[in-house]
Amino acid sequence: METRRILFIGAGRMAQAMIHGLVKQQGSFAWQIVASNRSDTSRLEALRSRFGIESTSNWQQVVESADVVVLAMPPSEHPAVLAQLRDHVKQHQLIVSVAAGIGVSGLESSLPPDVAVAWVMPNTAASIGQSMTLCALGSAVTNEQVEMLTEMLQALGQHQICTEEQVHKLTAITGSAPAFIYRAAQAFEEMAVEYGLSEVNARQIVGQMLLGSANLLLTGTEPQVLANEVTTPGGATAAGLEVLERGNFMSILQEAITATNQRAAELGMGNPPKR
Ligand SMILES: NC(=O)C1=CN([C@@H]2O[C@H](COP(=O)(O)OP(=O)(O)OC[C@H]3O[C@@H](n4cnc5c(N)ncnc54)[C@H](O)[C@@H]3O)[C@@H](O)[C@H]2O)C=CC1
Ligand SMILES: O=C(O)[C@@H]1CCC=N1
Repeated sequence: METRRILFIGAGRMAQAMIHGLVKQQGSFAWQIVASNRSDTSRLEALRSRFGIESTSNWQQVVESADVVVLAMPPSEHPAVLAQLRDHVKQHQLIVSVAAGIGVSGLESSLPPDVAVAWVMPNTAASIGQSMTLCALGSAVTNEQVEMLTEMLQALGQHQICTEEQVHKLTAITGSAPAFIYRAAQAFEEMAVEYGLSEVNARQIVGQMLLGSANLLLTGTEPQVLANEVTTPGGATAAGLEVLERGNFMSILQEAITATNQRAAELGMGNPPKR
């Protein structure tokens, strides 16, 4: 089995989800993972003991041994980290960023011209190998690196190679919209508990309802056809849909997608995160 070494710079939520997916993978590559962050050593210790990976608080000391460097810190930290990475990066290495708004062009313009880069937009379902990940490739990526990246992305779930522009536009839909779905799940669960279910049972019925709906959608049937099939004429669902329509449910979701992408673009241009 071939071994590849991955260095994560940034060891937060997204890095953890990716590491979880990678350590569970049983593909043709074995991943040696090193996690690093700016200062949170207890976080590194937790990742080390949970996943059996290496960690360091000084990535500069280990970067040269990495085949892949994953930038998993906030977009606003990219200029400073890329400026340091410039002095360390080696010809064979692939530099991957998962940061919203950064873009392949943001990576390429901050690194020497022949450096291979990829911009990857996963979601947190990477932790169970079920992310829908988007990926845009830089111009210097070799076939061998594509093969390695493909192995890595397959560990996280499904992926699609896109243009940079598409990743910008779809960030909200695949990266952030899971949070919108979880909010809906929360509302359903709260009602189920109010109707007398235990929290565990509420989770089970809501989770299975979402899973069944997602799987039906993946059969290829249009969402409006699926909605119609649920909506018995003159029946109960129509009353609920009427409330959603009065609240402009679909436009609200579309507004949320636009707002997310606008913010991602601002972050990618170096604006600091709002805390
Ligand atoms: N959370 C998610 O679902 C997704 C996040 N992303 C991207 O992943 C990146 C990280 O997001 P989260 O994990 O949610 O944030 P987070 O706040 O949980 O983690 C950020 C990590 O970066 C580290 N860090 C900050 N500045 C650093 C620096 N200068 N050098 C080294 N490490 C540094 C922090 O110590 C922390 O470990 C962001 O760029 C975000 O756009 C992308 C897709 C989905
Ligand atoms: O909230 C964020 O900025 C990141 C980008 C996509 C999902 N989470």
